[in-house]
Amino acid sequence: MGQTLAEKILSHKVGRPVRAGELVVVEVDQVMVVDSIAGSFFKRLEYLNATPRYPERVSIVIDHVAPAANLEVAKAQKEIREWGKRLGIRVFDVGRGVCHQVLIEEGLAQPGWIVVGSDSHSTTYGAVGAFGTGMGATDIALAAASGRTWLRVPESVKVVFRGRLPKGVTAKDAALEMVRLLTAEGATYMAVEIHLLDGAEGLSRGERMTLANLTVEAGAKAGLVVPSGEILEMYRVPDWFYPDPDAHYVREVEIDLSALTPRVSVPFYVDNVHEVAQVKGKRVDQVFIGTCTNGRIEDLRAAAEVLKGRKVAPWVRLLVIPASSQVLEEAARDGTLLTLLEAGATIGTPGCGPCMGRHMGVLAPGEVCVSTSNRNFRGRMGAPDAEIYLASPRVAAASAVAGYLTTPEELEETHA
Ligand SMILES: CC(C)[C@H](C(=O)O)[C@@H](O)C(=O)O
Ligand code: SF4
Repeated sequence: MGQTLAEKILSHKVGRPVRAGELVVVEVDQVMVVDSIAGSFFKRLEYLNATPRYPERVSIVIDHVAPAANLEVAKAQKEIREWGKRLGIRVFDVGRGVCHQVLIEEGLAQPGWIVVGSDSHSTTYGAVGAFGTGMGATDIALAAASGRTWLRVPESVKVVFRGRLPKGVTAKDAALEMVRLLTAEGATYMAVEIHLLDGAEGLSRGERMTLANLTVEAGAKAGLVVPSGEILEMYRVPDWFYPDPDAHYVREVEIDLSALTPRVSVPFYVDNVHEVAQVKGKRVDQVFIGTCTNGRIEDLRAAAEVLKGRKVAPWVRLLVIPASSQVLEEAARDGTLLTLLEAGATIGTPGCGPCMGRHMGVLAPGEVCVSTSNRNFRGRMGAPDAEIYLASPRVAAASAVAGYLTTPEELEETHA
């Protein structure tokens, strides 16, 4: 029987054919640590009396609460800088952006690499064919100290996206539909192997990141997008790097992109996904466009396209937080930023922003937020009863203008 992409990558690393279910020890190509976990990471290294074996393979990103929101965080970040210098570790400081976006931009995830991150959305690296996975501080510290980690070779679920997205429908809608079909636990500890066929191979790197990012919301260990399209131009993809046609999958799911409509994930469960049409009219207090899911330049442009010549509803706060300094620069250069500002948006420092409710847009009791992020469980952005509706940047922008949940198409109709 042939091998899945996860089995191929791990076999290549181990130097012999491996199968789902086996425990393997592999060399790690990149260890990523985020600000919120860095303190525990350093404590574990101290406890082990160890330093990173390959400091150049370790990156720390100050992104979750950046700039520091209080004294405690400020002290922790000061320590990160000191430790970074002492150990010779790369530190991406305040303003550089969300860890996953930064690592991809910096070329610190490559096809066939093992990237372990202290952050659950490390599956995002699968967009470029890296086996990216999230781990706790102890495993991350051991990976840094030894240069290796252990993994159970995951079983795989195959998700095939076919066709082209209709106008106004985005990769986020496709990703939400995928989570609905897989369910929040449907791919626990599995690799979600994503195939883009019959036109879907035209999806950009950023769009693939959105897909790989959301796989963890179905419980995935890794989300691997089989390289095609622009990835083949941007990266060196080895020829062994494809799953075999007779590989074994636990489950196979097909999504016809050409038949997709705008989606929204309704609180408090990520897989509670509906057509926007089914929940439209929900009054909105805050709209947040950003995060590792949808804070890229194409996302900001999509929002600006909807917002051009319009104003945000008087009762809505529109927060736009570019996923990285590169994204912010590009948005400044091409005029996207001005369009957003003219519509009434507030622009925040590149990073996670209010995504996990630590700062920069925490929700008060009873408030409703449309967010382009990936999680909407109770209390995620603040008050336990505040509601988060997950949607695409287009739907988020349209909802900011209307002041209630809607699509750009609906907005056109009501204004016509
Ligand atoms: C802080 C970090 C560990 C966390 C994660 O693991 O995902 C955060 O990024 C999140 O999205 O909830
Ligand atoms: S943007 Fe949100 S989901 Fe992504 S790493 Fe930051 S807190 Fe986690």
